Amino acid sequence: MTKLSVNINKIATLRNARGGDVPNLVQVTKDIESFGAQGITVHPRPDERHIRYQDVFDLKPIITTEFNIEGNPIPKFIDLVLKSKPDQVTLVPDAVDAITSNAGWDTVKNRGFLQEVITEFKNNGIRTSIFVDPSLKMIENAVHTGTDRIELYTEAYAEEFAKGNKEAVKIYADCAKLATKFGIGVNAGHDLSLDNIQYFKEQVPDLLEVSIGHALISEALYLGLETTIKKYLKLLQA
Ligand SMILES: CC(=O)[C@@H](O)[C@H](O)COP(=O)(O)O
Ligand SMILES: NCC(=O)COP(=O)(O)O
Repeated sequence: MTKLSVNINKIATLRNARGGDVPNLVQVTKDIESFGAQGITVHPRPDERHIRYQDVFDLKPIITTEFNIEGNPIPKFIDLVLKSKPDQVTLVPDAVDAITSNAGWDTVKNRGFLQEVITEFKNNGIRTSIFVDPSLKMIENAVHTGTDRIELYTEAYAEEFAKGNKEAVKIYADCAKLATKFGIGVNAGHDLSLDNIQYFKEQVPDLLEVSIGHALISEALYLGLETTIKKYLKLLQA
């Protein structure tokens, strides 16, 4: 089974637009779980433009599914994760001023750094995942970091799928097979949507979890949050 982790960054963006507490992030999170989502993802960025560091502490006690925190492991982020102890931390190498995540880790160049950070999180009982481009070389070298999982960066797949190029999924399937062979679990995320998720799920073996935010919240504007989540769950079954 592939778990659906809903990324709630965009709910926080909406809340922050007026500076108040509407929509209430904790209530929306509870509702998302009650609609069947099997996880909640947040990606606090250094400028706190959507998820604030305080949100992480407010959410932690009410999340009953899997809590996944994503981000670049700068000291402030490491501290946040160690204090809040989510189920999973996903390390993403994004620049401070990035509009959104736009690259995976170079697991060759950052091997030592990743090893160090991953060891610390694992020693604290937190499952680790690293965001990687669909590259066999990056997966091969991810093994040396000691990570429990990888998250395949799916923007390129989403872009190609929209143009009708279904072949683009092949490298993701190959990367997933290689990771599984090395005993690394496979997650995926970025720009996944109701249009492209089913084919990805069908083609990529042993997909443990997808985290989806931007498209899911956009689709919910038309379908409603409950219907949207249930549609994803149906497509991710089997
Ligand atoms: C790692 C990843 O692909 C997503 O978490 C993405 O970074 C979402 O972040 P934003 O909501 O800030 O675009
Ligand atoms: N890890 C990917 C994620 O959490 C959501 O990315 P997106 O669906 O907002 O592109």
